[in-house]
Order: sequence, then structure tokens, then C-alpha cells
Amino acid sequence: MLTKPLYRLKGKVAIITGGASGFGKSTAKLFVQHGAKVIISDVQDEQGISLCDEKVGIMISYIHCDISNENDVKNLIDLTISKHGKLDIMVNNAGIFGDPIMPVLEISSENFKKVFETNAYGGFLGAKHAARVMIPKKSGIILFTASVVSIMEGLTPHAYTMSKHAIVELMKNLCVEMGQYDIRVNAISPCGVSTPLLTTGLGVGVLSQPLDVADAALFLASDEAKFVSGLNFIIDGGYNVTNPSFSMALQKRLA
Ligand SMILES: NC(=O)c1ccc[n+]([C@@H]2O[C@H](COP(=O)([O-])OP(=O)(O)OC[C@H]3O[C@@H](n4cnc5c(N)ncnc54)[C@H](O)[C@@H]3O)[C@@H](O)[C@H]2O)c1
Repeated sequence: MLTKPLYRLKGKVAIITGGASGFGKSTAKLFVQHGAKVIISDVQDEQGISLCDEKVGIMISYIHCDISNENDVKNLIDLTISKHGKLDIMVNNAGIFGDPIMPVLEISSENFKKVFETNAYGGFLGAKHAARVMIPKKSGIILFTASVVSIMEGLTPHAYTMSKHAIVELMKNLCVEMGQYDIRVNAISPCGVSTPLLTTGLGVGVLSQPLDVADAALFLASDEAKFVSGLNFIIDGGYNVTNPSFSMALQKRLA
């Protein structure tokens, strides 16, 4: 009988950006349970440090890093190498939604730039500096948290939708470049969190929870996915195929 190894990331070193909260936090905990040493990075220092004080002990540490600042990202990777000697898994997860404004005429340039700088440019910086230390080793895994709006339009503000499309295209472009170094590059695309509107109002039975996203990251980071690269792994319980016309406007009408 075939059984899965108990510790699927034994001996691996992983960085998770935006690891102080939400999907990043769940992924950090799951990776540690599977034997990885995890560095969580974030701009929410108190939350990040408190996670290190929990039971997970020495397997988890925190480094402050604004993902849209190249010096911070460079420092994050360099500190990881000094502490653990290597980087096996880079999870570019940090992201912001920005102002929840849909009409194009009402969107401020500042908000647009901030969303793009964090979600798209920040993901690029994380991948760039991870690749800097992975390429010489000819091994590594780069993951991005995108979103179901990387394949659906009209659901979220323009900057957010664009940034998630952009990160998936970066993932695919990088997959082509990184294949020669045995570095796998994939994205995970969750749906929105569970609300009564979605579960009852629109008849969608299954919605993503933080652990669903963490489980997907665990699979993609483990050897079980050794032949998986260039994948945008949609974690939405079938939402994108069952409700293609669902939009913010519809949400408002139903509210
Ligand atoms: N929650 C959802 O429904 C949903 C759906 C699809 C995709 N996503 C994506 O999942 C990822 C994680 O989001 P979440 O839902 O766990 O939200 P969250 O707010 O709980 O976590 C995001 C983390 O990123 C951090 N962060 C924000 N800007 C940063 C920066 N410049 N540098 C470093 N860290 C920064 C935040 O401090 C926070 O801890 C994001 O990329 C988000 O776009 C979320």
C-alpha cells in the first residue's frame, strides 16, 4: 500500500511573505508540522512575532520585510541564507486588496499604484531574490498566491484584478526560464472567503478556507509535485465554472 510521508517537507527551508495573517499564517503552521523551517515575513511585526512564540518554537522565525521594497526583500533572502544556509521554497503570498472601489472614474492613482506595487512588483521582487540563491543550487520552488480573479473579471477592483493576472503571467514566464535550473514555479488561486451570500444566496456549496490554500501550497512545495510547474492551481470549489457572471454589482443587488 502506498502511503504519504508523515513529514512532507522534512529538512526544507521556506519563506512565506505575508505570513503573519490569513493564508500565509496557515501555510506557515502546516509547513512546520511537515518538518520545514519557516521564515515568515510581513509588515505586521507584532502579529508575526507572536506566531513565533506559539508552540511551533524554533522551527519558525520572523523577519520584517515590506515586499515592495527591494532592499527589504534582498535582506530577507540574505538573512535566511545566513541563518539556515539555503532556501528551498519561496511563497510569495503577501497582498492587499486596496480600496474596494469599482467605478474607474473614482479610483485614485495612489491606490492603484500601491496595489500594483505590493501584489505584482512585490511578487516579482520575491521571485527575483529567491531565484538569485536558487539558481546556483539548481533547485527550488517558487509559489505565488494569486486569486480566482486571475481568470475572472468584474469581481474585484481593476488594480487588484490586473495585479493577479500579472502575477500569473509572471509565474508562467518564470516557469519557462527556471525549468533549466530545476526550479518549479506555480501559483495558487483561492476564491473569496465563505459568506452566507455565497453559500446560500448563490448555491455555491464549497468555498476556500485558509487551510485549503495551505494544503495546496504543501502539495506544490512537496516532492509529490516534482513534475508540476507553470500551474495556476485554482482553489475555488468550482466557483469559476458555476458562477461566471457573478459580479460586485450583483452582490450589491442581492445585499
Ligand atoms: N482572502 C481571500 O479571500 C483571498 C482570495 C484570493 C486571493 N487572496 C490572496 O491571498 C494572499 C493572502 O491574503 P489573505 O487573505 O491571507 O489576507 P491577510 O490580510 O490575512 O494577509 C495578507 C498579509 O500580507 C501582509 N502584507 C500586506 N502588504 C505587505 C507588504 N507590502 N509587505 C509585506 N507584507 C504585506 C499583511 O500585513 C498580511 O499579514 C493575498 O495575496 C491575497 O490577495 C486572498
